[in-house]
Amino acid sequence: MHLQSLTLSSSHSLLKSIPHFPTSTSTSTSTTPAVRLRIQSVYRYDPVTYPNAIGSSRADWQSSCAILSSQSQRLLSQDDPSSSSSSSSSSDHISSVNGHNSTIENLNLVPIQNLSDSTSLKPQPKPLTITDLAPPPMHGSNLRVAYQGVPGAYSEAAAGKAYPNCDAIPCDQFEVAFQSVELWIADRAVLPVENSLGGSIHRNYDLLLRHKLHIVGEVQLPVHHCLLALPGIRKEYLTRVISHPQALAQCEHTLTKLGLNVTREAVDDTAGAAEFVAMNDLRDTAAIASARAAELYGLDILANGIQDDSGNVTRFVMLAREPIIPRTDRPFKTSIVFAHEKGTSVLFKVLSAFAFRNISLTKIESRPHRSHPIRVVDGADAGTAKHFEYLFYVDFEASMAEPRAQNALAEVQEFTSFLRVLGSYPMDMTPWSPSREE
Ligand SMILES: O=C(O)C(=O)C[C@]1(C(=O)O)C=C[C@@H](O)C=C1
Repeated sequence: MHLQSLTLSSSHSLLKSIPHFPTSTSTSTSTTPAVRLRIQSVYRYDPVTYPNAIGSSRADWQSSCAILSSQSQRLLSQDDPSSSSSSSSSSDHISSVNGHNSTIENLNLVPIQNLSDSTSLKPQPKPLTITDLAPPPMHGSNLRVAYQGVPGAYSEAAAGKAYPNCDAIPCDQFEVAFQSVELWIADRAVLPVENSLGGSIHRNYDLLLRHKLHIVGEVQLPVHHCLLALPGIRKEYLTRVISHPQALAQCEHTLTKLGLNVTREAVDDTAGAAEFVAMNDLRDTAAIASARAAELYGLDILANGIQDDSGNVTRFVMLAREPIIPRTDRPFKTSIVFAHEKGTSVLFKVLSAFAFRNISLTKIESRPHRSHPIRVVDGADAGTAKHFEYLFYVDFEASMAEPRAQNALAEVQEFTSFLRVLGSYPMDMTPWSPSREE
């Protein structure tokens, strides 16, 4: 993987190479080894000023999925014992797919094989291929992949695992990584969503909904933490350990077991913590980061493998402006988000749509429904009860090219006030290697 250190001048030439893309001197200068993209350096997407940004000319796959689901509902209902007549009510109109209102008539469908014998009689439009939807970068160089953090961060390693030989672009915040893809500064973003010890990275779940990028893949990265300090510093000198909050959480018990009398402080990323210790010559502070960060910033490794579980793994998702076309020739996962209507056992009914079709759920996450956080429920004599409203994020093991997944979503649609497919993408099937160091 090549490292790209974005300096003020290089980021400017990058911006200038994008047609109609304004350049600005608002990017802050820095003497750090790599200048990260900062929020000020990124412009908001404006469809009038940048008509070619965010591939508006391509069929929205999200819409197609929903339409496929409704089409297959009609054509394949015999294949699916659980499809009932009640579910046909949703088949002609999908209320919200990726933020668009859609009907069957107004969308070009991605053809699906074996849907109906009648379709094979007429000349059919040439099917889109993965290459159509995930074109190579137009700038003719390596794929540019945005990640949050500085060189040496685990996210940079994840970007390299997902896209070997990419140009990794450090960003100072998750939000900047999203925007850099939307604004064509980067071709992809690779962002952490959950860790086997620390749990979900909620910020990225919220951002997935706020932005219109598509999940096009996942990578799972074994995370092997080290305790880093300036050369010559011993554990007894330490009064403080700094790192990313997830890294601190993943090493909580081991830090206690090491008998360190230290305060723990959260910073933006693990490698940034190592860089901070080195740049400020901090003799009382250690950082939790990777062995590669120790090498990059000239620190010693005081303790190796300090994560509380040797099989510590972080799952990252790859994001792109365009979705990939789902396939059935290898294991796929699909990620959705929905809000449910009021009623009884709604969540149970939604989840049953998957259970009835033998579709395994691999993850369910709830987040506050920011636009309607509370629902007031009237109790006759006892005042009012306040229920919290949630958005539910679900990952399931099936491809949107499979009729069972399409039918499950058509059914889910009946019980939900909002439904969006975040992506249908190949599962990371890398053999389990907990001892591998990152
Ligand atoms: O700080 C880093 O190095 C990151 O890449 C971020 C991050 C995270 O957000 O979870 C990624 C992997 C590890 O779980 C710890 C931190």
